[in-house]
Amino acid sequence: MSSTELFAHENAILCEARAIAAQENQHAEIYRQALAALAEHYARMMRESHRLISRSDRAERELNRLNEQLQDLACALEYKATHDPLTGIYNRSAIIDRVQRALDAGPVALTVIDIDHFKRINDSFGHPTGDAVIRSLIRRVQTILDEGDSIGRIGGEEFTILHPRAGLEGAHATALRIRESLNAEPLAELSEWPVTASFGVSWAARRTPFDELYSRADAALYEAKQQGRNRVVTAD
Ligand SMILES: Nc1nc2c(ncn2[C@@H]2O[C@H](COP(=O)(O)OP(=O)(O)OP(=O)(O)O)[C@@H](O)[C@H]2O)c(=O)[nH]1
Repeated sequence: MSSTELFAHENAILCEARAIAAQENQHAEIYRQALAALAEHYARMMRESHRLISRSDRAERELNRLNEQLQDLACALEYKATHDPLTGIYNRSAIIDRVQRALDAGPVALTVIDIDHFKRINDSFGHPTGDAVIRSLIRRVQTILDEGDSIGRIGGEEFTILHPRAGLEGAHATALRIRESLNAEPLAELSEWPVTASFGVSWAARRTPFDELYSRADAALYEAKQQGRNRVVTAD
């Protein structure tokens, strides 16, 4: 519909007013009536414009609100897709992805942590206490990590730390600090039971596949378990 068609009535009033305005020597009442008709239609159009503007403002506000909700939802979904629900740290695929990306960019040190005799904790105190121990241990580890380090849960009671800025020695030193902290101060959830962990540390040059770096750390972890647990072993 064209604007002339849409405002046919207003157009007619306008044409009529123009025609009267073009006439000379008409009675004042004729001009006054034409002006009054124009003013009335002008006021109606203002009311109508105001109504349309406030309706479109409302629509815009609603659109913004929906947009915010959509963004919050996308963030929440992204968080759930990349984080472990028990501990809040990266889940398996997210930490593997981060390590692989770090390896694409440069050399990487990696630590694998495994809680010692965790089955005994579950068997003695129950699964919920086992869960609380995992959460508590992760909180402790997080206070010790260096800036830039990331931690993820690879599975069960096994965790991986990515040290993108540290060399093998730096990663080894961090693992020792975690081990010492666990030995020095029991976890609050299980103060009567010393919870310890074993550590395998490895390092790889840029572009090494994740599996290679990880299996070296895993072999070192196996060695730490073999040597009696509660220790840090660095891969050759
Ligand atoms: N509470 C709890 N237990 C878990 C979870 N994931 C895995 N486990 C338990 O962790 C235990 C791991 O046991 P094992 O693999 O035998 O290892 P371990 O007893 O820690 O012994 P070592 O690793 O050899 O020192 C199993 O009993 C699993 O059921 C979890 O999310 N919560």
